[in-house]
Amino acid sequence: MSATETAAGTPTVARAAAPSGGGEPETVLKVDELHVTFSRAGRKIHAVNGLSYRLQAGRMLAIIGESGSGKSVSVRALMGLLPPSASVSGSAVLGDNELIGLDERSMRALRGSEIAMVFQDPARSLNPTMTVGAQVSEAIRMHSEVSKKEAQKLAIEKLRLVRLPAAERRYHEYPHQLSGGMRQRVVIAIALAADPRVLIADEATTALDVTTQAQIMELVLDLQHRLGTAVIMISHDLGLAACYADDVLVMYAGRAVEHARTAQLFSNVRMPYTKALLGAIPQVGAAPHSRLNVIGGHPPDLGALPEGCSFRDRCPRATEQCVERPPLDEHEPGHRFACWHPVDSKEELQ
Ligand SMILES: Nc1ncnc2c1ncn2[C@@H]1O[C@H](COP(=O)(O)OP(=O)(O)OP(=O)(O)O)[C@@H](O)[C@H]1O
Repeated sequence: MSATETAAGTPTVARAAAPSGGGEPETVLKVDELHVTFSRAGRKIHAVNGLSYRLQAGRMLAIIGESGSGKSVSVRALMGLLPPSASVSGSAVLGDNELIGLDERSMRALRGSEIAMVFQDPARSLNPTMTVGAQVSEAIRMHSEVSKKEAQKLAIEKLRLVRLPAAERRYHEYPHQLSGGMRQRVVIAIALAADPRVLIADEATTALDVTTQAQIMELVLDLQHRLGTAVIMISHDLGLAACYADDVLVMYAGRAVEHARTAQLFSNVRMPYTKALLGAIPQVGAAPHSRLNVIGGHPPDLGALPEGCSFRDRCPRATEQCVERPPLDEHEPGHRFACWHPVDSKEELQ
Protein backbone atom coordinates (compact mmCIF):
# COMPACT_ATOMS: atom_id res chain seq x y z
CA MET A 1 0.00 0.00 0.00
CA SER A 2 1.38 3.40 -0.84
CA ALA A 3 1.56 6.16 1.72
CA THR A 4 -0.98 8.18 -0.27
CA GLU A 5 -3.49 5.39 -0.17
CA THR A 6 -2.86 4.96 3.53
CA ALA A 7 -3.66 8.55 4.33
CA ALA A 8 -6.52 9.24 1.99
CA GLY A 9 -7.99 6.03 0.63
CA THR A 10 -10.29 3.32 1.86
CA PRO A 11 -8.31 1.23 4.30
CA THR A 12 -7.09 -2.16 3.22
CA VAL A 13 -5.36 -4.44 5.65
CA ALA A 14 -1.74 -4.83 4.68
CA ARG A 15 -0.16 -6.34 7.72
CA ALA A 16 -0.25 -9.64 9.57
CA ALA A 17 -1.37 -8.99 13.12
CA ALA A 18 0.36 -11.90 14.81
CA PRO A 19 3.45 -11.15 16.86
CA SER A 20 6.64 -13.05 16.19
CA GLY A 21 7.51 -16.04 18.37
CA GLY A 22 4.12 -17.77 18.35
CA GLY A 23 1.58 -18.03 21.19
CA GLU A 24 -0.31 -15.22 22.85
CA PRO A 25 1.92 -12.31 23.85
CA GLU A 26 2.01 -11.10 27.44
CA THR A 27 -0.76 -8.70 28.49
CA VAL A 28 0.99 -5.57 29.74
CA LEU A 29 -1.97 -3.29 30.39
CA LYS A 30 -5.44 -4.15 31.65
CA VAL A 31 -7.98 -1.35 31.59
CA ASP A 32 -11.29 -2.07 33.31
CA GLU A 33 -14.37 0.11 33.62
CA LEU A 34 -12.45 3.36 33.21
CA HIS A 35 -14.62 6.43 33.82
CA VAL A 36 -13.59 10.07 33.53
CA THR A 37 -15.89 12.98 34.33
CA PHE A 38 -15.14 16.68 34.33
CA SER A 39 -16.94 19.29 36.40
CA ARG A 40 -17.59 22.27 34.17
CA ALA A 41 -19.85 25.19 35.07
CA GLY A 42 -21.81 23.08 37.52
CA ARG A 43 -22.28 20.25 34.99
CA LYS A 44 -20.75 16.82 34.89
CA ILE A 45 -19.18 16.00 31.51
CA HIS A 46 -18.94 12.23 31.05
CA ALA A 47 -15.91 11.99 28.77
CA VAL A 48 -15.09 8.29 29.31
CA ASN A 49 -17.83 5.87 30.31
CA GLY A 50 -16.70 2.38 31.30
CA LEU A 51 -13.86 1.67 28.91
CA SER A 52 -12.21 -1.76 29.15
CA TYR A 53 -9.48 -3.33 27.03
CA ARG A 54 -6.28 -5.34 27.13
CA LEU A 55 -2.96 -4.40 25.54
CA GLN A 56 -0.35 -6.98 24.66
CA ALA A 57 3.43 -6.68 24.41
CA GLY A 58 4.70 -6.00 20.91
CA ARG A 59 1.27 -5.11 19.56
CA MET A 60 -0.45 -1.94 18.47
CA LEU A 61 -3.96 -1.02 19.52
CA ALA A 62 -5.53 1.82 17.55
CA ILE A 63 -8.22 3.80 19.36
CA ILE A 64 -10.29 5.62 16.79
CA GLY A 65 -13.38 7.79 16.78
CA GLU A 66 -14.63 11.26 16.00
CA SER A 67 -13.36 14.35 17.76
CA GLY A 68 -14.61 14.47 21.34
CA SER A 69 -15.23 10.72 21.67
CA GLY A 70 -12.86 10.49 24.64
CA LYS A 71 -9.76 9.00 23.02
CA SER A 72 -7.20 11.45 24.42
CA VAL A 73 -8.84 11.77 27.82
CA SER A 74 -8.83 7.98 28.21
CA VAL A 75 -5.06 7.71 27.68
CA ARG A 76 -4.23 10.86 29.63
CA ALA A 77 -6.07 9.25 32.56
CA LEU A 78 -3.57 6.36 32.40
CA MET A 79 -0.66 8.80 32.48
CA GLY A 80 -2.07 10.90 35.34
CA LEU A 81 -2.10 13.88 32.97
CA LEU A 82 -5.63 15.19 33.52
CA PRO A 83 -6.43 18.52 35.20
CA PRO A 84 -7.75 18.58 38.78
CA SER A 85 -11.30 19.12 37.45
CA ALA A 86 -11.23 15.50 36.22
CA SER A 87 -12.53 12.67 38.34
CA VAL A 88 -11.18 9.24 37.35
CA SER A 89 -12.40 5.83 38.47
CA GLY A 90 -11.98 2.24 37.40
CA SER A 91 -8.78 0.30 37.04
CA ALA A 92 -5.72 0.31 34.79
CA VAL A 93 -3.08 -2.22 35.76
CA LEU A 94 0.31 -1.89 34.12
CA GLY A 95 2.62 -4.72 35.17
CA ASP A 96 2.30 -4.73 38.96
CA ASN A 97 1.05 -1.16 39.23
CA GLU A 98 -2.49 0.16 39.49
CA LEU A 99 -2.32 3.49 37.68
CA ILE A 100 -5.70 4.89 38.70
CA GLY A 101 -5.49 6.79 41.95
CA LEU A 102 -1.70 6.60 42.06
CA ASP A 103 -0.05 9.50 43.90
CA GLU A 104 1.82 12.01 41.72
CA ARG A 105 5.27 10.98 42.98
CA SER A 106 4.78 7.30 42.08
CA MET A 107 3.14 8.26 38.79
CA ARG A 108 6.12 10.43 37.90
CA ALA A 109 8.40 7.45 38.48
CA LEU A 110 6.34 5.29 36.12
CA ARG A 111 5.98 7.99 33.45
CA GLY A 112 8.77 7.38 31.03
CA SER A 113 10.04 4.20 32.64
CA GLU A 114 6.86 2.13 32.20
CA ILE A 115 4.53 4.23 30.07
CA ALA A 116 5.38 7.13 27.79
CA MET A 117 3.48 9.34 25.41
CA VAL A 118 4.23 11.09 22.13
CA PHE A 119 2.03 14.02 21.19
CA GLN A 120 0.91 15.54 17.91
CA ASP A 121 3.21 18.54 17.72
CA PRO A 122 6.91 17.65 17.96
CA ALA A 123 7.90 21.32 17.95
CA ARG A 124 5.97 21.91 21.17
CA SER A 125 7.23 18.73 22.82
CA LEU A 126 10.86 19.85 22.53
CA ASN A 127 12.68 22.63 24.34
CA PRO A 128 13.83 25.10 21.65
CA THR A 129 16.71 26.35 23.82
CA MET A 130 18.40 22.95 24.31
CA THR A 131 20.16 20.74 21.77
CA VAL A 132 18.20 17.62 20.91
CA GLY A 133 21.01 15.47 22.28
CA ALA A 134 20.92 17.23 25.64
CA GLN A 135 17.18 16.58 25.81
CA VAL A 136 17.57 12.85 25.15
CA SER A 137 20.48 12.66 27.64
CA GLU A 138 18.41 14.45 30.26
CA ALA A 139 15.56 11.96 29.79
CA ILE A 140 18.02 9.07 30.19
CA ARG A 141 19.54 10.56 33.36
CA MET A 142 16.07 11.12 34.81
CA HIS A 143 15.54 7.36 34.90
CA SER A 144 19.02 5.95 35.50
CA GLU A 145 22.09 7.01 37.41
CA VAL A 146 24.65 7.27 34.65
CA SER A 147 27.42 9.81 34.10
CA LYS A 148 26.93 12.65 31.62
CA LYS A 149 29.37 10.97 29.26
CA GLU A 150 27.57 7.63 29.46
CA ALA A 151 24.20 9.38 28.98
CA GLN A 152 25.55 11.05 25.84
CA LYS A 153 26.65 7.68 24.46
CA LEU A 154 23.25 6.15 25.27
CA ALA A 155 21.46 9.17 23.78
CA ILE A 156 23.30 8.78 20.49
CA GLU A 157 22.32 5.09 20.52
CA LYS A 158 18.67 6.10 21.04
CA LEU A 159 18.90 8.62 18.20
CA ARG A 160 20.31 5.87 15.98
CA LEU A 161 17.55 3.53 17.16
CA VAL A 162 14.93 5.98 15.88
CA ARG A 163 16.98 6.28 12.67
CA LEU A 164 17.79 9.96 12.96
CA PRO A 165 20.16 10.56 10.05
CA ALA A 166 23.71 11.55 11.13
CA ALA A 167 22.76 11.02 14.78
CA GLU A 168 26.16 12.04 16.18
CA ARG A 169 26.12 15.37 14.39
CA ARG A 170 22.42 16.01 15.02
CA TYR A 171 22.98 15.40 18.74
CA HIS A 172 24.48 18.90 18.91
CA GLU A 173 21.74 20.61 16.91
CA TYR A 174 18.70 22.52 18.10
CA PRO A 175 15.10 21.51 17.28
CA HIS A 176 14.69 24.35 14.74
CA GLN A 177 17.57 22.91 12.69
CA LEU A 178 15.63 19.66 12.17
CA SER A 179 12.68 18.84 9.89
CA GLY A 180 9.29 17.98 11.42
CA GLY A 181 9.87 14.25 10.84
CA MET A 182 13.33 14.39 12.45
CA ARG A 183 11.91 16.25 15.43
CA GLN A 184 9.26 13.56 15.87
CA ARG A 185 12.04 10.93 15.80
CA VAL A 186 13.77 12.84 18.61
CA VAL A 187 10.51 12.99 20.58
CA ILE A 188 10.17 9.21 20.17
CA ALA A 189 13.81 8.75 21.30
CA ILE A 190 13.00 10.75 24.44
CA ALA A 191 9.85 8.68 25.03
CA LEU A 192 11.90 5.49 24.69
CA ALA A 193 14.75 6.79 26.90
CA ALA A 194 13.90 4.36 29.69
CA ASP A 195 12.49 1.53 27.53
CA PRO A 196 8.84 1.85 28.61
CA ARG A 197 6.54 -1.14 28.20
CA VAL A 198 3.77 1.02 26.74
CA LEU A 199 4.13 3.82 24.22
CA ILE A 200 1.11 6.02 23.56
CA ALA A 201 1.09 7.93 20.29
CA ASP A 202 -1.66 10.56 20.45
CA GLU A 203 -2.21 11.77 16.87
CA ALA A 204 1.60 11.60 16.70
CA THR A 205 1.78 11.85 12.93
CA THR A 206 -1.16 14.16 12.23
CA ALA A 207 1.01 17.27 11.83
CA LEU A 208 3.36 15.56 9.37
CA ASP A 209 3.14 15.25 5.60
CA VAL A 210 1.93 11.93 4.24
CA THR A 211 5.36 10.52 3.35
CA THR A 212 6.90 11.46 6.71
CA GLN A 213 3.80 10.13 8.44
CA ALA A 214 4.34 6.73 6.81
CA GLN A 215 8.04 6.75 7.76
CA ILE A 216 7.26 7.51 11.41
CA MET A 217 4.58 4.79 11.52
CA GLU A 218 7.05 2.29 10.03
CA LEU A 219 9.55 3.32 12.70
CA VAL A 220 7.02 2.81 15.51
CA LEU A 221 6.11 -0.58 14.07
CA ASP A 222 9.75 -1.57 13.87
CA LEU A 223 10.41 -0.51 17.48
CA GLN A 224 7.30 -2.33 18.61
CA HIS A 225 8.52 -5.58 17.02
CA ARG A 226 12.20 -5.19 17.96
CA LEU A 227 11.75 -3.98 21.55
CA GLY A 228 8.42 -5.66 22.34
CA THR A 229 6.90 -2.26 23.19
CA ALA A 230 3.11 -2.22 23.31
CA VAL A 231 1.68 0.75 21.43
CA ILE A 232 -1.61 2.61 21.77
CA MET A 233 -2.21 4.75 18.72
CA ILE A 234 -4.86 7.44 19.01
CA SER A 235 -6.03 8.55 15.61
CA HIS A 236 -8.77 10.06 13.48
CA ASP A 237 -7.27 8.21 10.55
CA LEU A 238 -8.84 4.83 9.89
CA GLY A 239 -6.38 4.29 7.04
CA LEU A 240 -3.46 4.44 9.46
CA ALA A 241 -5.24 2.11 11.88
CA ALA A 242 -6.00 -0.39 9.11
CA CYS A 243 -2.44 -0.36 7.89
CA TYR A 244 -0.46 -0.47 11.13
CA ALA A 245 -2.55 -1.60 14.09
CA ASP A 246 -3.03 -5.19 15.26
CA ASP A 247 -6.28 -4.37 17.04
CA VAL A 248 -8.78 -1.56 16.65
CA LEU A 249 -11.10 -0.13 19.28
CA VAL A 250 -13.77 2.29 18.09
CA MET A 251 -14.97 4.85 20.64
CA TYR A 252 -18.20 6.78 20.61
CA ALA A 253 -19.34 9.13 23.38
CA GLY A 254 -16.73 7.80 25.77
CA ARG A 255 -17.51 4.12 25.21
CA ALA A 256 -16.00 1.32 23.19
CA VAL A 257 -18.60 0.39 20.58
CA GLU A 258 -16.58 -2.04 18.45
CA HIS A 259 -13.31 -3.81 19.17
CA ALA A 260 -11.58 -6.53 17.17
CA ARG A 261 -8.43 -7.62 15.42
CA THR A 262 -7.79 -5.17 12.60
CA ALA A 263 -8.34 -7.60 9.73
CA GLN A 264 -11.50 -8.95 11.35
CA LEU A 265 -12.94 -5.50 11.97
CA PHE A 266 -12.30 -4.03 8.53
CA SER A 267 -13.39 -7.16 6.67
CA ASN A 268 -16.70 -7.29 8.52
CA VAL A 269 -17.67 -4.04 10.21
CA ARG A 270 -20.69 -4.67 12.43
CA MET A 271 -21.36 -1.44 14.27
CA PRO A 272 -23.25 1.15 12.17
CA TYR A 273 -21.11 3.90 13.68
CA THR A 274 -17.88 2.26 12.44
CA LYS A 275 -19.48 1.84 9.05
CA ALA A 276 -20.40 5.53 9.03
CA LEU A 277 -16.81 6.44 9.97
CA LEU A 278 -15.55 4.37 7.04
CA GLY A 279 -18.02 6.08 4.76
CA ALA A 280 -16.67 9.47 5.85
CA ILE A 281 -13.16 8.75 4.50
CA PRO A 282 -12.33 10.66 1.33
CA GLN A 283 -11.86 8.24 -1.56
CA VAL A 284 -8.85 8.13 -3.86
CA GLY A 285 -9.98 9.46 -7.23
CA ALA A 286 -12.88 11.49 -5.84
CA ALA A 287 -13.56 14.63 -7.84
CA PRO A 288 -11.59 17.61 -6.55
CA HIS A 289 -13.55 19.70 -4.04
CA SER A 290 -16.26 17.02 -3.84
CA ARG A 291 -18.13 17.05 -0.53
CA LEU A 292 -16.87 14.90 2.28
CA ASN A 293 -19.37 12.25 3.19
CA VAL A 294 -19.61 13.40 6.82
CA ILE A 295 -21.67 11.53 9.38
CA GLY A 296 -25.02 13.27 9.76
CA GLY A 297 -26.07 14.73 13.10
CA HIS A 298 -23.92 15.44 16.12
CA PRO A 299 -22.41 13.35 18.89
CA PRO A 300 -24.51 13.52 22.06
CA ASP A 301 -23.99 16.10 24.76
CA LEU A 302 -21.58 14.43 27.19
CA GLY A 303 -23.23 16.40 29.98
CA ALA A 304 -26.61 14.77 29.29
CA LEU A 305 -25.98 11.38 27.71
CA PRO A 306 -29.17 9.73 26.49
CA GLU A 307 -30.36 6.40 27.83
CA GLY A 308 -29.58 3.49 25.58
CA CYS A 309 -27.32 3.47 22.57
CA SER A 310 -25.54 6.86 22.31
CA PHE A 311 -25.49 6.61 18.50
CA ARG A 312 -29.20 5.97 18.07
CA ASP A 313 -30.16 9.54 17.08
CA ARG A 314 -27.77 9.35 14.11
CA CYS A 315 -28.21 5.69 13.25
CA PRO A 316 -30.20 4.64 10.17
CA ARG A 317 -30.87 1.22 11.74
CA ALA A 318 -32.14 2.45 15.13
CA THR A 319 -35.41 1.08 16.49
CA GLU A 320 -37.28 1.42 19.77
CA GLN A 321 -35.09 -1.35 21.15
CA CYS A 322 -32.13 1.06 21.07
CA VAL A 323 -33.45 3.04 24.04
CA GLU A 324 -31.95 0.17 25.97
CA ARG A 325 -28.17 0.25 25.85
CA PRO A 326 -26.68 -2.69 23.94
CA PRO A 327 -23.84 -4.36 25.83
CA LEU A 328 -20.38 -4.64 24.27
CA ASP A 329 -20.55 -8.39 23.79
CA GLU A 330 -18.23 -10.75 21.98
CA HIS A 331 -20.61 -11.80 19.22
CA GLU A 332 -17.94 -13.65 17.27
CA PRO A 333 -14.63 -14.89 18.65
CA GLY A 334 -12.43 -11.82 19.12
CA HIS A 335 -15.05 -9.40 17.75
CA ARG A 336 -16.94 -7.30 20.26
CA PHE A 337 -19.57 -4.75 19.34
CA ALA A 338 -22.42 -2.94 21.06
CA CYS A 339 -25.42 -2.97 18.75
CA TRP A 340 -28.92 -4.47 18.59
CA HIS A 341 -29.07 -4.19 14.79
CA PRO A 342 -25.56 -4.79 13.47
CA VAL A 343 -24.70 -4.47 9.82
CA ASP A 344 -23.24 -7.47 8.07
CA SER A 345 -20.65 -5.97 5.76
CA LYS A 346 -19.80 -9.40 4.33
CA GLU A 347 -23.41 -9.94 3.29
CA GLU A 348 -23.72 -6.43 1.86
CA LEU A 349 -20.71 -7.00 -0.37
CA GLN A 350 -22.30 -10.08 -1.96
N1 LIG B 1 -10.20 19.77 30.78
C1 LIG B 1 -11.42 19.46 30.37
N2 LIG B 1 -12.51 19.98 30.96
C2 LIG B 1 -13.76 19.67 30.54
N3 LIG B 1 -14.01 18.82 29.52
C3 LIG B 1 -12.97 18.28 28.89
C4 LIG B 1 -11.63 18.56 29.27
N4 LIG B 1 -10.80 17.85 28.46
C5 LIG B 1 -11.60 17.17 27.61
N5 LIG B 1 -12.89 17.42 27.88
C6 LIG B 1 -14.05 16.90 27.16
O1 LIG B 1 -13.91 15.50 27.06
C7 LIG B 1 -14.41 15.05 25.82
C8 LIG B 1 -13.46 14.08 25.20
O2 LIG B 1 -12.26 14.78 24.83
P1 LIG B 1 -11.04 14.07 24.12
O3 LIG B 1 -9.98 15.11 23.98
O4 LIG B 1 -10.69 12.83 24.82
O5 LIG B 1 -11.63 13.70 22.71
P2 LIG B 1 -10.89 13.02 21.51
O6 LIG B 1 -11.69 11.86 21.10
O7 LIG B 1 -9.46 12.77 21.85
O8 LIG B 1 -11.01 14.17 20.43
P3 LIG B 1 -9.90 14.80 19.50
O9 LIG B 1 -9.66 13.76 18.47
O10 LIG B 1 -10.53 16.03 18.98
O11 LIG B 1 -8.71 15.07 20.37
C9 LIG B 1 -14.66 16.29 24.97
O12 LIG B 1 -16.04 16.50 24.88
C10 LIG B 1 -14.03 17.40 25.72
O13 LIG B 1 -14.76 18.59 25.61
